[in-house]
Amino acid sequence: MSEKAARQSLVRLSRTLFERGYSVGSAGNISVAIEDGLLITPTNACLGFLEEERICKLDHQGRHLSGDLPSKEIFLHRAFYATRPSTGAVVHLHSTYATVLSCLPDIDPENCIAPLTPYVVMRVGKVRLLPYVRPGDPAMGEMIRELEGRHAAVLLANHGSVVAGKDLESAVYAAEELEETAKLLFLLQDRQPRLLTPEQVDELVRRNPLNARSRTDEPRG
Ligand SMILES: O=C(CO)COP(=O)(O)O
Ligand SMILES: [Zn+2]
Repeated sequence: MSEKAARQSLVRLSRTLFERGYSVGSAGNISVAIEDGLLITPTNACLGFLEEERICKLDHQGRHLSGDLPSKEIFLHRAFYATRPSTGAVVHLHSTYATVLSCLPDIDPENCIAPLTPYVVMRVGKVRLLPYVRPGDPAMGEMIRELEGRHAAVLLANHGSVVAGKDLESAVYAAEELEETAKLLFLLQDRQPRLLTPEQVDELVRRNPLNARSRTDEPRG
């Protein structure tokens, strides 16, 4: 994808996320890999009103090339690209239900989105909960690097979700799927829902190459 096309997609997909309530105010940030570096939403920008020419461009070393200053979560984004070579885009949102789950004290930090439906297994994989640090703390990048690329998606405690995908569309779809599943889990929380069995999860993982590395390393159960 050309840089021009990447800028256009970033503006268009960010706007649809904002318009559908996946982000409010200036919350959230999105990056996309391009040939000579990275495009990332500027800090304090509203995802609903990005301007193509103001999107921040960084080189492969993280040096600022053009546009506004990068999102303060640049450490987190760069950690995904560094540890998961298949990453073409990263989406961070404060979407409502993912954030609700991230605030609950009793969720399993190793597997905080239960395998409720096939699509969350296929698109998102096993989700880790990372401990709270303040937004923009470089420690977040370190925590993601420590996962060594095993997870395409994480929840940040009391904060929101981060999802990496092979391209911008995949990362956005996965972020939407994660949010939808968090909503279903919240709605079902007192009902002890039937989850997919380990065999059903394995079948989906085997047939679906998306995020294959994370699933092979840490099959869901
Ligand atoms: O979500 C955010 C911080 O976690 C938004 O930060 P930025 O405006 O710097 O991208
Ligand atoms: Zn945030």
